[in-house]
Amino acid sequence: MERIHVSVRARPLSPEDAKNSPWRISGNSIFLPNQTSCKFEFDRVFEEKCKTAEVYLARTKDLVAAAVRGFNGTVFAYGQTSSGKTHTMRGSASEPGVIPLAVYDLFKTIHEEVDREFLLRMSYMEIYNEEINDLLAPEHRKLQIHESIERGIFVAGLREEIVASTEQVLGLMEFGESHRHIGETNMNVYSSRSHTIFRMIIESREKNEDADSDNTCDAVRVSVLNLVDLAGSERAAKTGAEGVRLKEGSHINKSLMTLGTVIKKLSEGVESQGGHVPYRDSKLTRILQPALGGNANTAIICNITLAQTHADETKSSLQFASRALHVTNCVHVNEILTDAALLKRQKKEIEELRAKLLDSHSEHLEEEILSLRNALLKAELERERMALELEEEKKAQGERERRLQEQAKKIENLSSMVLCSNKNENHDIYKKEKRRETWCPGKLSRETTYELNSKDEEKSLVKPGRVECFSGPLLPFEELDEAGAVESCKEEEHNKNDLQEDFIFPNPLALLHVTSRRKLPTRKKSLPIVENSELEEIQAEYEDLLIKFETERIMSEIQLDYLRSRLVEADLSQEEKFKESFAENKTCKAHGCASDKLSESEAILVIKQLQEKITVLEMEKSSSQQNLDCVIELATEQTISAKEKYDEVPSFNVLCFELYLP
Ligand SMILES: Nc1ncnc2c1ncn2[C@@H]1O[C@H](COP(=O)(O)OP(=O)(O)OP(=O)(O)O)[C@@H](O)[C@H]1O
Repeated sequence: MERIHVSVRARPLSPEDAKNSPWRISGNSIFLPNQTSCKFEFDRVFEEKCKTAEVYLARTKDLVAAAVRGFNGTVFAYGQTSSGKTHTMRGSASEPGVIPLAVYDLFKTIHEEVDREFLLRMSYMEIYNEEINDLLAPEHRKLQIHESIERGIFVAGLREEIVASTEQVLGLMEFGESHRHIGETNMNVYSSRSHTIFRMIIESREKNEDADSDNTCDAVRVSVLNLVDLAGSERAAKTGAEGVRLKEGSHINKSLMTLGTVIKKLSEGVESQGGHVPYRDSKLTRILQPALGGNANTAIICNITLAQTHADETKSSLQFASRALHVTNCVHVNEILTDAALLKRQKKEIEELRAKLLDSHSEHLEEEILSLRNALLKAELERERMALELEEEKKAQGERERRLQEQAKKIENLSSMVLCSNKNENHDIYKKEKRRETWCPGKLSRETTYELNSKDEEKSLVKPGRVECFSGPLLPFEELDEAGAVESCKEEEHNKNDLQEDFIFPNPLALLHVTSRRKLPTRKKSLPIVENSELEEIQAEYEDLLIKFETERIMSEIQLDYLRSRLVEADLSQEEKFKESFAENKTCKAHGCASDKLSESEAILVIKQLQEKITVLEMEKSSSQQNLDCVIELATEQTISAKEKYDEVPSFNVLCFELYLP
């Protein structure tokens, strides 16, 4: 970004005007001493005595040099009429202006550029009453402005003379000046009535002695150097313009006002904010568009007069110049590529991009490797952390298992002590006299039942397995073997089925339930952890067992009573049937009933059959009695054992609780 360079040049004053001048110049600032707010700062301020060469050197010389290198450049003089614009830009024979100085410098610089070859063209045009006239071809009038991608903004039909020397240029310039509109006003005898644009088009390319060399570039740089002498703003009252001059002055003022608006907009940053800049409102601003906020180095020379009578116009010119200080341009080299140059350029760019790509790719790979290494390091750290945690967990688990084993062992020892004691006591209990008499509240007395059983035992051919099953010492229910329990259950089931052929028990499942208790797991042995809550559970379980045993005992007694009653009923029934049959036979014999064919031998046969039935019933009764006795005995034994164990539980609980105390 390049800011517009603004300098101020004050024209010489007459001694009388110098005395009355309200303006003061100090360094690069100019101000009105009696108005503190009216002070302007510029890049340069040239006082009356300064020569044009000094003005040229201040900035224009650099622009010319840049134009040779391919940068566009524009210098224009701005100011009210008779302020010295033409004097500054064109000059005179005794004091050449900026344009001849630039032309001279341009050719000088070109000749110094030994590595490049140049092609220079010049054009000269004026904007008169908003019409573009070609000063090098006076017949070319009212030219139009066009715009294209290749050429940008250009004036169609404008003659561009190829020039090769300063003299040639200056000669053409003289020719153009001869066709420029100049008029006499009250303020200037030779007043410019049009804006003139002197243009140098500079094309150059590298000198190419070896056409096949890849190191050479056929790119053509094209730059435009505009040196503009604007018409001066004027007030008709002062210039005394009438008729044509008044019309010229109107167009001049209108276009200068548009230029002022464009500069104002640009200085406010309207263009960068996407706002509208009215370049098209005048031919001048349209042609100078690249120089105003575009691709050009631009310098403004603001010509002023310090005379008291033109203080307002001077103030207005300084305000315009001050705004221009805030306008920036974007400058770059303009190059045109031929096909060959384009191919070479593209080849070169491809090589450069390939090199960059390789660099960036290698950088990318290095970054990727670095990130992967970091990720690997993180993963290893995480793995080590997890391994440590696992090791600690294993240790803790081992410690827990060890403690559990110790506690289980202690509990088992205590439990076995308790159970051994039960075993011994159970064994003693088995050896004691049977307590069935206390369990028989039914209709039959124990003696009666015992007598029946003892009689039946002698006659009975049926030997239920239950008798063999309970022939050994009765084990505590916790230690009963499951296989033995299953076998016993099967035998018991078999015997029960035999019994049930003729008898219907009130609740056969009650017996099975009693034997099923043997299937309970040995809780003490499998108990891994004994806690207070589990001790409470053991107590509750013992209580449940007591209740169940008590229930089963009551059920057994009920069944026993029921069977006894059935036996008695069966005995009575048999006796009655025998009596009835005997009576019937006797009656038949006494009445001599011819129809009755029963003989005495048949009666005996019936009696025998009945007796056999009685025998079978008695056997079955005996078997049932034995079975029930076994059940009762088992229930009794287990109830006693459970009670004893339950009595042992408090002390056992205390022992277990003490195991958990640290
Ligand atoms: N710095 C200067 N030194 C000597 N003479 C000057 C200087 N500036 C201007 N003049 C003289 O002042 C007169 C008017 O100058 P000039 O024509 O350049 O004004 P201008 O701004 O171009 O006016 P216009 O806008 O009407 O064309 C000329 O005679 C010129 O020689």
